[in-house]
Amino acid sequence: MGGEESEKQEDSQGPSELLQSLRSKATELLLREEWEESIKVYTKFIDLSRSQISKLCGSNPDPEPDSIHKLRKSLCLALCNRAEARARLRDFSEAMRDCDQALELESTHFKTLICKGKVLFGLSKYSSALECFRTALLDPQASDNLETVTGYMEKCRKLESQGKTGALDLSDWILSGFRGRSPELAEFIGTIEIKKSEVSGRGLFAAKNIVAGTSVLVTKAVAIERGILGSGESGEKAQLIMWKNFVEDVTESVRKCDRTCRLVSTLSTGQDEDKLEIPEMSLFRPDDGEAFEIFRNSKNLDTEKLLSILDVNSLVEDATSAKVMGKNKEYYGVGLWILASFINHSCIPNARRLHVGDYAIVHASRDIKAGEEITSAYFDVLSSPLEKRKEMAESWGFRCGCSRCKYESVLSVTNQEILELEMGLERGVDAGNAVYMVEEGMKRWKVKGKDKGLLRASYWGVYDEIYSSERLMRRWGRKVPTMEVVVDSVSDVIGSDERLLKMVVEGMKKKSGGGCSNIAEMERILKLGKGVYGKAVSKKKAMKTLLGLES
Ligand SMILES: C[S@@+](CC[C@H](N)C(=O)[O-])C[C@H]1O[C@@H](n2cnc3c(N)ncnc32)[C@H](O)[C@@H]1O
Repeated sequence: MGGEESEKQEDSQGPSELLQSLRSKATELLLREEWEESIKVYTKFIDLSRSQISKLCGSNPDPEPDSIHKLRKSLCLALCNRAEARARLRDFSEAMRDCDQALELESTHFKTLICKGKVLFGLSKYSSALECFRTALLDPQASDNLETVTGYMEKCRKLESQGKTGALDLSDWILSGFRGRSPELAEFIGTIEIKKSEVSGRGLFAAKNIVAGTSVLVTKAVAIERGILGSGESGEKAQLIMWKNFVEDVTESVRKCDRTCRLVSTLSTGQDEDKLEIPEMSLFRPDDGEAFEIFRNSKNLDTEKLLSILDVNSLVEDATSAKVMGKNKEYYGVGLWILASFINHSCIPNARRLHVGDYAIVHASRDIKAGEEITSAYFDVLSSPLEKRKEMAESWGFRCGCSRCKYESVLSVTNQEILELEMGLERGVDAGNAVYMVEEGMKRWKVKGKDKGLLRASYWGVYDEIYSSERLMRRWGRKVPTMEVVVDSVSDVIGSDERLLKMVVEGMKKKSGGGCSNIAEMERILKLGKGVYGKAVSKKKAMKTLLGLES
């Protein structure tokens, strides 16, 4: 039936007939999963029911309690069904409002309690969700749905505990060959704080010592867009379409949810970062009931500001994560993860991200001391000398102010030999010769201790070449430090990296003819692996599988 025709019919009906027909139509639309349309019809039904209730209550001195009771009951169910439809459209704020209004009419309405529990679960508010499911269990209807309700409660308990401790384990999923959906995770905020950063604007800081591999935070994407890019022009086109969809999704989430709007508003637009407010950490805790209230009616974000925020803060899922998720090389994912957006870049980073499902897990890639800023690499900081890193930072719209850049700037302006070395590298000088030049140069330039790791990281490309080549090692092996010494010094400053890990794994395989005999070497590999993948891969067998050491 056309819209006009149905309106005419509605006009000719009496209130109770109209209520009846609206209810059947809304139910039908709900069953057909036509969420938007069903919301519209439920809204008409809800408005009409309310006006009927107030008419009956106001005009009749002796209102017939049964008719009001029936109207209230169907109003409660309609609110609950509209909440369900709104939740399906991820309009959680409105869905919550509907649930609360339904529960005002019937405080133990089973279906509404389940719906509210699921909405709270979707908002990562696990203890409040658990409370709803617990109350729902008291309803007689629960006996028919016991397994479903207890299943939800089980999930809430697991994720509530994970959200408090950050202890999560991807091992079984990895060992199953990434079968099925990615594991459900809870948001987690470790002992960290947002403070003014010496680098730029605000940054994330460790409030306690953090051991390498430990999760610093687990955060759910506001929106994420994924796909396979393909190469050349079609790849670029696909990337543009994904970006457009991603912007639309974020805009929609911001429009629908006051909390999302408020949180996204805290992010930098890249302008006047040093004047930005330092948000309270409690703002980011999903299960903070009080904080939830303060988000109501947050001001909306204008499009221009939102686009700048997305420009500065959107992250791309990296290759390591793509591997963990079993994706191919052309896989591309772009998303916005709010708390992770407070992490500044450093060319000597101490943290890494792993993307699992819609979650970004940030973990320490080396030990972090209390008070130290938590940083990650926005671009490749291994095998990138100073000038290349400057270009990459520029494309991100900033000049890197990290201590490695400062150190190497001073060294290169005062050192003609470094310029000659780089010119030699451009001309394609033999990798063994280049490594020898760097190592001998560091003695003359009085580069000591940890600083050696910085230069070795900058020229990692040539180190990689000789340690991977038997021919070059036969020629240069005795004149240059061992691969283990170089890997340790580099990982000491830039944290664990997949390429360092791969080199040690390959080295061990070569020495032992494919096996893994040496316990000390195995320990070194597992330590690097923990830095790359984090303690989330807790079982050795799972780590070995990721490293290709286990079939
Ligand atoms: C994702 S935000 C990081 C958090 C940001 N500092 C804030 O206050 O919200 C990225 C922006 O931080 C700044 N930034 C990050 N790392 C930097 C670095 N190493 N040097 C200078 N600016 C940096 C740049 O302005 C960059 O556009």
